[in-house]
Amino acid sequence: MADAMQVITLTPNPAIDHTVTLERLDPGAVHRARAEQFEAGGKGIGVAAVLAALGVRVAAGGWLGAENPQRFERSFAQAGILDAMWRVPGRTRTNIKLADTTHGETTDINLSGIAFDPVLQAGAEQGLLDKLVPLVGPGTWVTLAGSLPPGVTPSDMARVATVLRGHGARLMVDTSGAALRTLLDALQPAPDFIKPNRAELEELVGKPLPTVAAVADAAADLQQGGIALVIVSLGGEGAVIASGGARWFAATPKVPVATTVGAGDALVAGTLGALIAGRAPLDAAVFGMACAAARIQRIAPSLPPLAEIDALAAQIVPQSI
Ligand SMILES: O=P(O)(O)OC[C@H]1O[C@](O)(CO)[C@@H](O)[C@@H]1O
Repeated sequence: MADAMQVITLTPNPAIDHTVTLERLDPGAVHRARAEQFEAGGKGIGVAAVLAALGVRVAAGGWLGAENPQRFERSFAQAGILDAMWRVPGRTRTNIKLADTTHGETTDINLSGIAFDPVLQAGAEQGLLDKLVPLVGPGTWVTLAGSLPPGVTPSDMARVATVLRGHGARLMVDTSGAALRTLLDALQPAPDFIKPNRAELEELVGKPLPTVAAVADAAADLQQGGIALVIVSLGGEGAVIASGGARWFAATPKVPVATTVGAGDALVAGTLGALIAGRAPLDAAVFGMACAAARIQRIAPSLPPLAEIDALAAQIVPQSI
């Protein structure tokens, strides 16, 4: 029998990230690229890469196109991530990332992914579960993150998550729009941890959240509703953390930005890594923020030595709000 994992990341819709670095992005103009880079991506895969760098035993699950899996297979092997992706007919999408070095901003163009018909969907769900169930042990964290490919519904993913929880898994959800609402309605009990950004939280609660206080109120409501840990990422501003009936705002340290792609994934991964190491939720979230600040300084999904992450964490001082 396979060893149980500490974390299984579920990526229903992985992507090869093609990052093109530009001096500045000027819509409508002809650009000369400074550099380009291809990385195995998709939210859960970004989470798995950072967890592996932290020494966590992690498997990447989800659906991978059988026509072009090589980049993923190489990167899983190099990072020490267990490949638990079920192969499906077709090509995994390539997402375009335009990194503007003048403004430290990245423009993302994400494609829709492999289309699943009902027949493929039924086989792919069972195939994936057959790979994942043996990897779940008591307390294994399962992350469900990113978009869904065409033909896969939030209810399908709720079913997969429910089976894994039935085997003792804890659940982290990082998705958006209708999928997030449907998943939260379908999952009983509520997930253990969610990480919306401000826009995703606004869509979920159906109103604008213009201030940090409004974000904190909405996060606290979700937490009272049964989600043990809610972290709302506010981009370069920082994050709001709600846990155990309290809530905090923490500002992000200012660092040079190579790409903002994967910042949220590093926040999730760092938080989970610290929770698994036995740290309290607030402390874990601060470590996650430090991982995100480290991650955005490089295009590849890697981390600097732990001392550098700890130095970033020391600059993050949460304020109770
Ligand atoms: O599944 P979505 O929402 O299209 O996002 C996928 C993108 O998000 C990332 O995982 C970064 O969070 C990229 O690697 C990927 O291109």
